[in-house]
Amino acid sequence: MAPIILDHMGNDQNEYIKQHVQVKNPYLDTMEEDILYHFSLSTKTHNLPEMFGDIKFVCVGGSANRMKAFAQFIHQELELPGNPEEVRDICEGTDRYCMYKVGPVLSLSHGMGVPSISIMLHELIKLLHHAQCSDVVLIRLGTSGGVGLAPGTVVVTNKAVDYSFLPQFEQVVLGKVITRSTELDEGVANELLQCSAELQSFPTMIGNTMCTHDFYEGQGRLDGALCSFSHEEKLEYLRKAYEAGVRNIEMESTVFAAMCRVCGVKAAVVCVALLNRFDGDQITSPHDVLVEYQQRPQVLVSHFIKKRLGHIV
Ligand SMILES: O=P(O)(O)O[C@H]1O[C@H](CO)[C@@H](O)[C@H]1O
Ligand SMILES: O=c1cc[nH]c(=O)[nH]1
Repeated sequence: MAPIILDHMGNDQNEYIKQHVQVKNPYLDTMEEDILYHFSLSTKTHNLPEMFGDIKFVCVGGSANRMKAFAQFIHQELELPGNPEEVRDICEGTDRYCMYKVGPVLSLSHGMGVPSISIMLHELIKLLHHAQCSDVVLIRLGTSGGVGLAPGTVVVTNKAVDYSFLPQFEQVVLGKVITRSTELDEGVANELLQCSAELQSFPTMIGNTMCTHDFYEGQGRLDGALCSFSHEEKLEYLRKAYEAGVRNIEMESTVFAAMCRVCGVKAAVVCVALLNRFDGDQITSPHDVLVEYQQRPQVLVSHFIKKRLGHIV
């Protein structure tokens, strides 16, 4: 939570220290129009402050259907007027990403992997900046492979780490590697853990999340089209990851954490583990079980949003 700052009259000044979304690009100010190409939105054709200025929570996840379902779910949870079934895809002019606005909540898909979420985040952060949004919390709701966890466990990320278990994201810019820190907001992570304690619906823990650039060999799977290592080597890598505090593996958290951090946006990653990678590689749970697992991060984040909005005390 933000510290309480009092002025010389003893009044709470928090109202005046809003945290705006910062873009870190001096060229943006010089542009007459900014076309958010993959959203099919633009600063000239859309009134972004009017459309998005009241956004306080942005929830993102890989799948378009999941993020539509989350928009409908949060519509019901916040008891907003209108039919949740009729939420409209703001990005319907493109099929790259989908985007739904439900009161102060924006729900967006980002596709799979670092390049896909990174493009989405550039345009999302610019959108939030152009819309003059403040005090926004950005949360990734995802699925993952558990490392030493029972399937269905929800992991709130402590540190997003790379393949060598370091909390960093490497980006190649003009042929050189730039390294950015991937620290997430500790306060938001603790609030989310507190929400799970209140819900008491499914196991939740805080742990490190390893982000890879591939689902198969990159995550040490033996079931891809290619496999260049042994079963024992796979287990040794997973054991090392576990010792480094890694509790789940997915494919977006490092760039997500790095970009949010640079732009002054508080961020969290909440992913359910679909399987325990020490037990296998294939995702064998029945469809209805997987659907329920995917809802767990949504239930947790909905509780968080309702608490922040004062719907739950
Ligand atoms: O469940 P989502 O959000 O798609 O995320 C996870 O699932 C995908 C792989 O199946 C990767 O994108 C990984 O990060
Ligand atoms: O094992 C898994 C499951 C979901 N997503 C991943 O990236 N890995």
